[in-house]
Amino acid sequence: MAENGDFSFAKDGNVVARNGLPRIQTHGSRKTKPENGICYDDSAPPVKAQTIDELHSLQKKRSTPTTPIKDKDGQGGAAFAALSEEERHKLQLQSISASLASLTRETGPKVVKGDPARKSETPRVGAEHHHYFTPAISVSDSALKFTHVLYNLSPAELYEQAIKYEKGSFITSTGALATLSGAKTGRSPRDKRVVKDETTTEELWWGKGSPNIEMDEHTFLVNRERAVDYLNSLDKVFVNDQFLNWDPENRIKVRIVSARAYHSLFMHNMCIRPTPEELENFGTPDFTIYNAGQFPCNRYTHYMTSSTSIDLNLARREMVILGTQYAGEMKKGLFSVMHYLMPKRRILSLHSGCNVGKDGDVALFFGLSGTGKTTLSTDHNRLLIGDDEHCWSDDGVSNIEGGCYAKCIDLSKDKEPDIWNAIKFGTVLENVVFDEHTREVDYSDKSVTENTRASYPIEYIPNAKIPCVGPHPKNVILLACDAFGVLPPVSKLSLAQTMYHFISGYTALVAGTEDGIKEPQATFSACFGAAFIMLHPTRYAAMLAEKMHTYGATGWLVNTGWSGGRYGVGNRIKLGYTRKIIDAIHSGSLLTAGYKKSEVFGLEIPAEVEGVPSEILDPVNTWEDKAAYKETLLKLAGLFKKNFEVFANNKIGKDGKLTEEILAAGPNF
Ligand SMILES: Nc1ncnc2c1ncn2[C@@H]1O[C@H](COP(=O)(O)OP(=O)(O)O)[C@@H](O)[C@H]1O
Ligand SMILES: C=C(OP(=O)(O)O)C(=O)O
Ligand SMILES: [Ca+2]
Ligand SMILES: [Mn+2]
Repeated sequence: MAENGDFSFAKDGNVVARNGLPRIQTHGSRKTKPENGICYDDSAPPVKAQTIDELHSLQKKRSTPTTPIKDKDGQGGAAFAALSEEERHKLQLQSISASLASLTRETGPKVVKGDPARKSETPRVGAEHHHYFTPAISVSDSALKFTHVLYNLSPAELYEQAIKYEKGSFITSTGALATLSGAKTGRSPRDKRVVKDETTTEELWWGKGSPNIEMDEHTFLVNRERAVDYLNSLDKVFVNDQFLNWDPENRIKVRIVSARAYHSLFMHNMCIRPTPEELENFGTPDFTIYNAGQFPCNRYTHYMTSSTSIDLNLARREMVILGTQYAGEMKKGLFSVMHYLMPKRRILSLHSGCNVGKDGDVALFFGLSGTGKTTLSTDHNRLLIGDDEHCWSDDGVSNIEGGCYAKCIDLSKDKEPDIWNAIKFGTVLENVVFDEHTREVDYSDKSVTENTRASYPIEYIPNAKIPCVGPHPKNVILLACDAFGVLPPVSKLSLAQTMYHFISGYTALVAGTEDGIKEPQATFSACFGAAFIMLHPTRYAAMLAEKMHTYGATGWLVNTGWSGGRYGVGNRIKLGYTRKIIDAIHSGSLLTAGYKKSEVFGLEIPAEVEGVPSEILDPVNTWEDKAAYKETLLKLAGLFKKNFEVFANNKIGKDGKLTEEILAAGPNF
């Protein structure tokens, strides 16, 4: 029997496995026998729960009670202070219900706080102690259901929501939340619309070259209704109430209503996070985004040319997103709003990174996407103020955001350690590829897109300057990734040259990265951010010129692109060299270097930069084929000239002299 059976019997009658191990003893044979003969595992004190449900209820404690809002003198400090907690919650829900209100039905939806999956939180009619807001009359089916609001959830809660409900959400080996943004993996500037009304007709930049493609108020409302109805049809929506701009005098309150935990976590990271006290007193937002990105716009709707639409209504202070889930659309949409609101207050909004040295020397890094704003402003030797969006007021600079959004294609720990280390719990990792088992990210993998991104709160960078403000800039660095390989790695600019290059906003990237040599694509984007500016470029340029002049800032042009030939022949300038160049700008040593003027562009090229081989400083030295160099140089100069034609008739600033100087500061050939 022992031959083919699994068990055999030992002499004492206990069953033993075939390998001879004794069966696990369930009666206390070694320890003292309990009197009643019942077995118990007494190695640790017993749990203080009688049932599983009770045990689970012990796991979570209520969040710290909302701070009693009182001034030092015990008086109510803010408008809401006199209200009870109960009343504040009711007002908060009322405000969210108003945000989500249809404009064609009489009332907003019934909103309730909490996850619908947690049954105990679903209010029954007549329930007493739940915080929810019910409109007076139910006139439609949509008014009969509750819209659950997940309000300013924490990153941990958003992780759980994403992983449970959103396909393509995973935790990577370093704790980041990997997500997919769907069909769109970058912005859709051609689908951006701005409501043209009496005011904006006058104020905004329209027509050729402008990013503002018109739509009328009525069409905006059609899309708004579409987004709001979509959001209200869902079981739950995410609402973020946050701030923009670290300058306390010019802070903007924003509300983002979205359908995905990924979007909520992204904005949690990118906007400024309110303290619990600030949230209690949030009140009515200054601007609201309705992100219904999974739902397309209707192409029969007037002005729609695709199923994607990003609609900005400045009068209503609202933005609607349909047909794209790319999260960058929200942050850059709000940036456009700041490009409208801030200049009205004589504050210059800047598409730039910003950091500050130990001596308080601030540098701005302007540049189009992929030219190095995030990489170069994140500098271990300096404090990071921000990587992408700033304001320059009479008081100095302030970051608009509370987080960074780094490109992570080919990210390396050696070259960009601070960004590498910021990719941890709380960070959103968009469209990256990872090992299905170890969850280690392969940053070189472009299978989903080349535009892989990491979004993290700014305090994930160890030397972040918080609050993210600083004094007036000393250096204004214009970054151009020149895939033609003819711009010098660094040149010092006069004020007029700075304005010329600022208005031009040049970069050249390579269109397709696949097979063989492709022609570099020159891009000119006014103010290094034409997709986001709302007023005519010369308005921003005039403000920049005035500020640089007043505070004595120096302009620099830094080529983070090719050297030794164009794309396909030469190579991208080593990041290590660019960092040395930037170091020399910060330290002031480049200001006193010897210079020579380059041909055609008339750029001042330094003879030496510490840590950089001198022969690469003048690109002509690095090209084997000198004729090809000259030809390429002239070609690029021609592109600059042609691009600038549209600006030739615009006066910059009050006196005409600067305009003339700027026109003369372009290439001469
Ligand atoms: N010489 C260089 N200077 C700056 N960035 C470089 C250089 N060489 C390669 N890179 C890479 O180029 C990319 C710059 O992107 P990023 O800093 O995110 O641009 P932006 O913030 O302006 O959109 C990074 O992936 C960086 O590693
Ligand atoms: C988020 C963006 O900014 P940048 O590439 O400049 O970092 C973007 O352009 O979509
Ligand atoms: Ca002030
Ligand atoms: Mn960036």
